[in-house]
Amino acid sequence: MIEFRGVHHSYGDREVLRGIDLVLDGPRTGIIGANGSGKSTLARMINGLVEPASGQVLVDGLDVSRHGREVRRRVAFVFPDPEAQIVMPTVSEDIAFSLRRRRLTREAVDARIDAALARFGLADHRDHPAHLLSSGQKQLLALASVTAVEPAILVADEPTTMLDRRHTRTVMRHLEALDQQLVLVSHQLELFASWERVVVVDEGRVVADGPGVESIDFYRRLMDGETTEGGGGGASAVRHPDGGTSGPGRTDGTGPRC
Ligand SMILES: Nc1ncnc2c1ncn2[C@@H]1O[C@H](COP(=O)(O)OP(=O)(O)OP(=O)(O)O)[C@@H](O)[C@H]1O
Repeated sequence: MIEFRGVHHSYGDREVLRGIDLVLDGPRTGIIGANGSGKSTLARMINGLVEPASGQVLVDGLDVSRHGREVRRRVAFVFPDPEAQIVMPTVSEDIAFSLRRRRLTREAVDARIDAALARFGLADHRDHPAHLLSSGQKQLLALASVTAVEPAILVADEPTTMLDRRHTRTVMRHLEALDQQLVLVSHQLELFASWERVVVVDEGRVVADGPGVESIDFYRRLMDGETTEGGGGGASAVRHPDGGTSGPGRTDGTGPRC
């Protein structure tokens, strides 16, 4: 379970998160919002890549700022730019590198590499130089390396931006089938149409939190200027699937009505 408690964050004097109170406890949560609204900052806090200026982020009850190492063992992160996480010369070595701390036998490592390559359509590229992969293949390798670890929580920030429709479908099918908790940030709204929970972030606040279709509809209206809600107002017409308007941990009861 992931919990944000009164989280604020600024870069210099630019305030980018303005009081986030959120509990992410379902198997999948989508995060959508305008450019610069704070989605990546929020996502990066889940494994301590960014620490809140004030407030707390907890993962399974562990304060991320104080227990970073333990949290990072549970939470894996996929960056929008795969170059940021490909570190080894070949495809299979890169996946093996992500498994280095897992105390697996050589056979188990090989089995996980094979499974990850097959899952993301890279089986033919086992010994391929990683830097010579296409942009989309690099994104697939980043996903293969991270999911091979089988983290308890996977946070993926725009992991499909460079993928064609077929590979996007393959990746989404795999991500949606994971047993682990998934938090996915994306501008590809159609990915979330059937999701039970999608959070809309606007100007550093959660402005909607509910079923995918409703959150997407709210976000579209927000972007089209058909609602004055969001931004400074922090209100939302979207209800959370549990039916609550300010359920425990979902919001602080003073911010968005979810
Ligand atoms: N390391 C940083 N230093 C300074 N400012 C930053 C940094 N990271 C993000 N920002 C600023 O914080 C704001 C929120 O950025 P963030 O990346 O969280 O937004 P986002 O919603 O993920 O945007 P996008 O959809 O464009 O990826 C932006 O104004 C951005 O310029």
